[in-house]
Amino acid sequence: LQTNQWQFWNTQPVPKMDDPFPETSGPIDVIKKPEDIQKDPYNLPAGFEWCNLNLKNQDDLDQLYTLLVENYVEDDDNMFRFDYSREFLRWALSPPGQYEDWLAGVRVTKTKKLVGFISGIPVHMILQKKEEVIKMTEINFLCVNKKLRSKRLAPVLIKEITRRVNIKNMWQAVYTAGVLIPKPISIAQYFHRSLNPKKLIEINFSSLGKNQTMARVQKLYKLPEETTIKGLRPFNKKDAPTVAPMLNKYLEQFDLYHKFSVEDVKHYFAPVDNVIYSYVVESEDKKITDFFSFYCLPSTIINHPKHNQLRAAYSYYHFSTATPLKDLIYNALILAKKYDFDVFNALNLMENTQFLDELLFSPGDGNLHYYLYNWRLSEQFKPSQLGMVLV
Ligand SMILES: CCCCCCCCCCCCCC(=O)CSCCNC(=O)CCNC(=O)[C@H](O)C(C)(C)COP(=O)(O)OP(=O)(O)OC[C@H]1O[C@@H](n2cnc3c(N)ncnc32)[C@H](O)[C@@H]1OP(=O)(O)O
Ligand SMILES: CN(C)Cc1n[nH]c2ccc(-c3ccc(F)cc3OCCn3ccnc3)cc12
Repeated sequence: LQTNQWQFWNTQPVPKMDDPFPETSGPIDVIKKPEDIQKDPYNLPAGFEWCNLNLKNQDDLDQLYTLLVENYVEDDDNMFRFDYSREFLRWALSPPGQYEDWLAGVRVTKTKKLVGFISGIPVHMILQKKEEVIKMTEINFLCVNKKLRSKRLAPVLIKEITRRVNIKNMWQAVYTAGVLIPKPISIAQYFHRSLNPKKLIEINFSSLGKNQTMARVQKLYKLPEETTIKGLRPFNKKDAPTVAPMLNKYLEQFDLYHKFSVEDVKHYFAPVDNVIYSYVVESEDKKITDFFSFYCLPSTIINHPKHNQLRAAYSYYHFSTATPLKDLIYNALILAKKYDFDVFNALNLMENTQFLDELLFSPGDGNLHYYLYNWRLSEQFKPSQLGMVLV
């Protein structure tokens, strides 16, 4: 009997790993009010202090970038580490309705060096096709400097962001992680589509099959120079009032998704070089029929003599009313190659299994677990029931 397992998570309003499913979904914790929540921040070990990051401030942005590029998520073989750019972090962490104390940093009091961080952004969630929208927070970028690991700092960061969210009268959260903790609502798999097979083989991201030559592999993954869909053009903010309702309509088929406001669509999909790429298909009579997007998230290649960065594009949101999804994503691949990406990644959520095989995606070596905080679901979701992509 393991007495010390999940020592922190067993204190939290999340299901135990072997809990049964209830008839109906709902909150786990007793119902509380903002006035019940402690006003002062959780205690940090001596020598550390809390700070709110303001990403409009170049120094704060530089500090967050540096913390993450040196200490954030690595793959299981510690060959790659995410390298979220400064522009990407500003985009991901300043959506409409953002709260300035939801970017919680921990600094060394003496040197002011940022050594810990956790973020929340506001999301309007629809679960299991219910009418009511649940106002939640989406938690991301939890990071502790490598030198300060295993000191139980993560639970303090998690409790503090929980306190700051509760004070805003919000009681649920959505988050994803590569690690398994109590208790996933669904487990998605990630897949990779080679765009630059030569580089992927050189950096040991991929390997040549026994009876495969480099020439053969390059031919297999070759893509046209230009896109193939008539009426395909970049999305722009003027499209937001049309795209928002069409995207929400598409997402209604899933059991977990964020309902996009027009302002959300303007913010999340307005193209930003090396951050977010979004396209619409416009018919002859100027009607938008389809949409797709992908985001740019490079990874540092740890200790490689020749290459130091893997340029990866990640499938984001899409909808299709006239063009088959696989043709939309085929064109996303063409554009990603044109923008010099090395690989195009996708999860097996939404309807993505429709295109993974035909477009030559290969399974990755891990999973992405989806979680809800303080919400017990009546069922386990298959990845195809998930309609939300977290960066
Ligand atoms: C109502 C609003 C609610 C808002 C809050 C909702 C919940 C939000 C939850 C956060 C969602 C984040 C989502 C997100 O950002 C996307 S997942 C990416 C998380 N970040 C990284 O992996 C970066 C590299 N790793 C680190 O920086 C550290 O290893 C971290 C900081 C991860 C843990 O620091 P550490 O020095 O290695 O560990 P201790 O401080 O000694 O703490 C150990 C405890 O932390 C538990 N742990 C480990 N990794 C975790 C993870 N990824 N989620 C949740 N819990 C995690 C672990 O199970 C253990 O608890 P246990 O004893 O019960 O097993
Ligand atoms: C989602 N968001 C919360 C970041 C995040 N956190 N933890 C993760 C674990 C896996 C993936 C992931 C998601 C989709 C995908 F196609 C490949 C992935 O990871 C490859 C392995 N890897 C890790 C670092 N560099 C390469 C993302 C994340």
